Amino acid sequence: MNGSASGWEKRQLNKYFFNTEPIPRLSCHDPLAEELIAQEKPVVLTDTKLCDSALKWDLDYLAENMGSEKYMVFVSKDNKFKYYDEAKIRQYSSNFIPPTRRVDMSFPEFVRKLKEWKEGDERIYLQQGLNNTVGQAIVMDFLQFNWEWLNVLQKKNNWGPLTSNLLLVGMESNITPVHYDEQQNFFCQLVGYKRCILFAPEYYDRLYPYPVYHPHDRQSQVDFENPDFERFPGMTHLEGVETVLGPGEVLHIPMYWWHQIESLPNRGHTVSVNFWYKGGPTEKVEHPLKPQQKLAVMRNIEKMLLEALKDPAEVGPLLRALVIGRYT
Ligand SMILES: CCC[C@@H](CC(=O)O)C(=O)C(=O)O
Ligand SMILES: [Zn+2]
Repeated sequence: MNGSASGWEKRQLNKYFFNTEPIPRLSCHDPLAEELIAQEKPVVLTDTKLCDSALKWDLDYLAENMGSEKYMVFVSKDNKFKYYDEAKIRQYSSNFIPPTRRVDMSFPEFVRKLKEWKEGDERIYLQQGLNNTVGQAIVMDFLQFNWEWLNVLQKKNNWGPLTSNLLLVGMESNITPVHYDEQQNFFCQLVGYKRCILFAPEYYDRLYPYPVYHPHDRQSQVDFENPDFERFPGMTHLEGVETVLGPGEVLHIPMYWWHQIESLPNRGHTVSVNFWYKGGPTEKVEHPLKPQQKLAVMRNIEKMLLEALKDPAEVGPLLRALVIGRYT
């Protein structure tokens, strides 16, 4: 039985400077579960059977059935795997040094590296969109996902199309640092345990995302293990929600919700698959705007300013001239 973060695993978890409350854990048949999804609030669904056909996706099964294709593996000198947009490196930040490097390797090669790994070695994290290059057995498992349940939710919440399913195979203690995505996410845990820490979209001013043009767009500049309260004072008011997700459990990460995902230390490697959906159209704009809508507005302002000014170094000074002493 998987304990939630407040349960028996608490002592194993990294101690951070902020408080968290448990994310509700509900049966997918509980009307409150769909209510929370409709309200764009996180919820753990404990009995969806969404990916039951993939609970057997352990390393040997995947190595056997993932075909001979090369898959996207990130390599890190530490345990952090912060996402970066390669296109934005070329465009705006040629002096940007990526924190991880991307290596393509076959699944058996990845498993061998996992098994040979020793303390001090670089860490690896396979993050690959499931596509038609996988073996027949994986396709069969994929087709047996509980699509009927997902399709009902997609329609009820007027979401856009499913854009991708990312297969995530990580080492224990690997961390995906706090960031937000512009998609609705059903995050399904298959093997091992992941600590999922989430913060509401309105905490934008407490998590200091990189500028939109930066390769680390959508990622927070904050490092929870080495918080710089001088530079990021808003962090002192941070309050999150969290859960430890176990095999067969699904976490809904609503679009624009900040999340940090950690493979538990000393609990072995982890396998997850996510379901990213485009957000739905905004039917009727009501005021005051929702935090998610304000976030979208702020992103558009940054993009328009960059379009107008061309030089990213001019965006900050113009915004300061606009705000300081006038809107403060
Ligand atoms: C590249 C995606 C990583 C994933 C978090 C994790 O499992 O490490 C995540 O952030 C998401 O599913 O949105
Ligand atoms: Zn994410």
